[in-house]
Amino acid sequence: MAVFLSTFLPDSDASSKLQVVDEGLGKLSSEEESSPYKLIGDRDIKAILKPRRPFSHKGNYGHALIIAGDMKTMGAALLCASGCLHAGAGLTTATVPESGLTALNSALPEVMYLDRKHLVKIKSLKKYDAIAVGPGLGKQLEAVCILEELMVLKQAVIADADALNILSKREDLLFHLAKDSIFTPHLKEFDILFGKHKNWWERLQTGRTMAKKLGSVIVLKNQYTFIIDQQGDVLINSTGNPAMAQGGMGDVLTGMIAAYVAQGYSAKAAAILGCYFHGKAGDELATGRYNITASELAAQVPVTVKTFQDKSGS
Ligand SMILES: NC(=O)C1=CN([C@@H]2O[C@H](COP(=O)(O)OP(=O)(O)OC[C@H]3O[C@@H](n4cnc5c(N)ncnc54)[C@H](O)[C@@H]3O)[C@@H](O)[C@H]2O)[C@@H](O)CC1
Ligand SMILES: Nc1ncnc2c1ncn2[C@@H]1O[C@H](COP(=O)(O)OP(=O)(O)O)[C@@H](O)[C@H]1O
Repeated sequence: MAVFLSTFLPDSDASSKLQVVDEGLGKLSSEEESSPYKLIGDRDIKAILKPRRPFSHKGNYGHALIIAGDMKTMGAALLCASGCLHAGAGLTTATVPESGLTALNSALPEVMYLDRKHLVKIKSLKKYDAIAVGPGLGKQLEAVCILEELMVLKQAVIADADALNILSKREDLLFHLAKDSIFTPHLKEFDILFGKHKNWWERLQTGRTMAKKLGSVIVLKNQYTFIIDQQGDVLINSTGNPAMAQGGMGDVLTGMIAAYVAQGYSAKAAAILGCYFHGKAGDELATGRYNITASELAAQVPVTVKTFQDKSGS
């Protein structure tokens, strides 16, 4: 039986009721009768997920840099770094305000620290395999300067939260970030970035246009998260549940996506794995739980991935 796009939208419109969603990512959108809307299935994840090899070491799983946190939102940086750590990056470095250093070392001793002053030394950033920017970063001058530096770096980034708010006012930066960057807005951030929308159908059409224009991946977060790739295809993630509706959940997702980019996955594959396992960890924890905290979710991720790997034989 055909599944229609309207099933995955919180509001109603005439167009999405007519749009068929393909099950799985198998069909190329160029194929006849294929839909640009595709539902991610377990088989797709199995095909993407790589095993951790015997004799491998931290150097094989990439080094991620997390640029996040401010005086009052250090938690966002910790949650993002925790997501990155738990999704398996070989090394994670966080650049946070100096006042947050003790918190970082106490909460996440595995994570290294980079002084914000070093962010202006572009060469020193080249060694990172993934750079995530934005959670709890604030919108003040320092944060704007950081984004300007990243534009010059010409390395793809994962942009979330305050980075998106800054980019909404700086088209020059938005359109000059490297291709294959990943933008992870929730509904409100999406509308701040790309303009107000009447409904979700319209939002998806804008997302498809912008992802193509930017040559980047847009992760439009909601109960069903839409991963819009560089070709304008919309991949629908169906894991996750309302127990996850708590502050910090998106910060963990950003860190997870950074971990997958660091491990060598493409921007699209990293976004798919991040959203899928983020939601699945939430589903596992929500059995018998009313709500889940973001810290708990991050800690669940290695268990979730291993359980999936064992069950699917991937
Ligand atoms: N422990 C921490 O330090 C935390 C820091 N955070 C950071 O704090 C900064 C600001 O976060 P705020 O929560 O103030 O701002 P947001 O822009 O995330 O949210 C502002 C308001 O927008 C609305 N909204 C958000 N998502 C929505 C959705 N999907 N549908 C409809 N309405 C929605 C809600 O009313 C919300 O209160 C961000 O940089 C964020 O990363 C938050 O992640 C929460 C935890
Ligand atoms: N009802 C829900 N069902 C599934 N996932 C949810 C639900 N509520 C929130 N989430 C997930 O939690 C995350 C929230 O992200 P975001 O709004 O950016 O949070 P924050 O800014 O507080 O970190 C997204 O990945 C979203 O998909």
